[in-house]
Amino acid sequence: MMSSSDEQLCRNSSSDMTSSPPSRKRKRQKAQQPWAPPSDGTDGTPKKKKKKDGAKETGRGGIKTSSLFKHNPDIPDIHRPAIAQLKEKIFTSDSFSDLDLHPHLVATLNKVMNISTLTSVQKQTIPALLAGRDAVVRSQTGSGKTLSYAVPLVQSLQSIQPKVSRSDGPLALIIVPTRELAQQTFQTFQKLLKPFTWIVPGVLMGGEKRKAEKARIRKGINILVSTPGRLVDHIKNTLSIAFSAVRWLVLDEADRTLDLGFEKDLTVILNSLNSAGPARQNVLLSATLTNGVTRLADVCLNDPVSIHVSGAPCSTTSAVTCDPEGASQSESFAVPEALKQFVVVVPSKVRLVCLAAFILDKCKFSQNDKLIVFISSCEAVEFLHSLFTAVLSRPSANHKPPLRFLRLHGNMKQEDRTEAFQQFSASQSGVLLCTDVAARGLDLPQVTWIIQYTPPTAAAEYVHRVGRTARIGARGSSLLFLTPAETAFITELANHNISLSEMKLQDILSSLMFDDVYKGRGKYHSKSSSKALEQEVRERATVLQTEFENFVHADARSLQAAKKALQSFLRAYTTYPAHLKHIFHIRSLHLGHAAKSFGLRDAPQGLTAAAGPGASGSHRKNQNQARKQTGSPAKKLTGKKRFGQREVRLIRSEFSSGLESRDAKKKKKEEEEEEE
Ligand SMILES: Nc1ncnc2c1ncn2[C@@H]1O[C@H](COP(=O)(O)OP(=O)(O)OP(=O)(O)O)[C@@H](O)[C@H]1O
Repeated sequence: MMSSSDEQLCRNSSSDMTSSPPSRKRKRQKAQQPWAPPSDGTDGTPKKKKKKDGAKETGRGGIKTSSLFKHNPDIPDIHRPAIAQLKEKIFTSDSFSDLDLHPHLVATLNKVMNISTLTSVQKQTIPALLAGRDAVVRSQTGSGKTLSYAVPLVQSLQSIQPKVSRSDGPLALIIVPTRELAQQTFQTFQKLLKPFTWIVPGVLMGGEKRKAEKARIRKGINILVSTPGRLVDHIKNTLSIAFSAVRWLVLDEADRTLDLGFEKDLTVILNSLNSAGPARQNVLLSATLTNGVTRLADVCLNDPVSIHVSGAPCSTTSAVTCDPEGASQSESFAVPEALKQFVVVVPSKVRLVCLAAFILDKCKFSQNDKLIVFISSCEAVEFLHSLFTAVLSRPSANHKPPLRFLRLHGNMKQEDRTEAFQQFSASQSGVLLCTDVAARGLDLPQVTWIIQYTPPTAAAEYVHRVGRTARIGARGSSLLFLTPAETAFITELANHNISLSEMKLQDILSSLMFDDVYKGRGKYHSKSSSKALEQEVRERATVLQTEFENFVHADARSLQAAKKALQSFLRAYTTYPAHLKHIFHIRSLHLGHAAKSFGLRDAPQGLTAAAGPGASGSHRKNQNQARKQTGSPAKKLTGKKRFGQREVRLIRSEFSSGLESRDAKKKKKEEEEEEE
């Protein structure tokens, strides 16, 4: 559900892309509110601190907003190309009981999972798989793809006579790209198998001791869910998996497993399956299957049915190989109809306060929303988590519980990852800060907003990120942050049939008017002009930015964390693919402005391929590595400077999103060992 202020923002933004009468309306509404000073008689502004910590003051003792709001690039007008968005109908009128399924399986779906009606993808896929066909399945996020393969798979295994036993080993192999998705998929099978206790599901996902996993495999697992890397690990090192009986292979998020450089791992898996198994059914699924995947499809699929729910209707009874028509459709992605997609164009310097104001609005001032914020690197997630927890989680006057921030990224210990995932799943509200480790497949209930604080590296990843909300017909919204230099990404998304409405920066920042903790010079009152309101909002944003900067500069540790986060952000920025470099090029970044968005007062001096002063051991090693590669001494980056060719080369190294493939991680480890 959206709060009334969400709706206000949505209406403001979607109705008109250039003019701003609706936003003036919002301003007027806000201006009419009684912004009473705190009862302690102060103006709520920690003036001494501001002075001490470098927020410049005007001659009259007010806050000078120039540091945050001057010398920013202009925000261009956004023109929304006319787009006919692909639409998929989620539900059909058919029910699971209409299918030829074991009654206990139908009863489990009804009673345990509260599911009775088939979704479109299930209606097309389940009969094809029950008929023994291979399939390539594409349907929008949150449309029920998991059950579209899990139901026929369980139906098929429970019917085997004599009954399946543990000693048969794996009969079905499900490959998914992340540990959390492996865990979630495993849990779905646990539920479906309740009436069929003789079929044993299991999960391999790394983070657990290999020995313990090996023991579980030895005991016997019939439906094995795994990440590719971990499975290859066992194939190569423990020799404990016998694939001789595998009759189902499912690659969920199939395009991702290729993307991540897991192709080699998949080759190892396919080779060991092909050398062993009987005839096998193969299924590839994703919301964004593209032609690239057909390469893999050629290797492992046998005369597959192609099911594209949003595409031209496909017969599920006649063989349709990855056809040219599918190919022409393949670059257009369907997103859920109930998803409202927004973009905000924010100059680099203002990004941090803009994100904070948005979170405060959604989670504190208006309703208790449940937000996921995507960020490009583990270090930046860590940094923002500690910054927001310290600065934004203060108890509020209205006695609401403090704002809760959770984090999820690939550099966390497995126990912490699992705990964060479970906590966020179970919570009604709160904020999850994460890398793309949470972008695919995760079914986190009641998420209301997806924020992409750093833009994705591909339109497909955009689709998966926003797909964490508006699932199975629910409503949800998303907000993409772009800098003025990055607005061409809107056209890139439009090329994939994705259409966004603009949300105005001023509207987001003006939510700071709800809390007088951020009050400015105190001259603003309800009858002030809209210009005065704008000035007040800017002052409040500056107060908040100053609080962030105070936290960052309070001790060496947090300063170091901010620099590390900035460093990793820059590295991540170098990893956009070639065809997007004209939009996201590190040379168009302004280091000083980017630094501000990490609460740094100035651009760190001497920033190189490793972190700034006090870089950790491994970063220093990366720096040395980069220097070796370029054959040049480390070049220092200074505040005003933009990035030249050499800096780009220096700064480019593997960034840590926690999503690197096994090979990349192994290579990194070997490189570090070499240096020791
Ligand atoms: N027929 C159904 N009726 C009601 N709910 C369903 C049905 N099928 C699946 N669901 C629920 O819908 C949610 C989304 O399903 P699922 O995770 O399989 O989507 P998906 O298409 O795989 O999404 P993604 O592309 O993001 O991986 C889950 O909570 C699932 O239990």
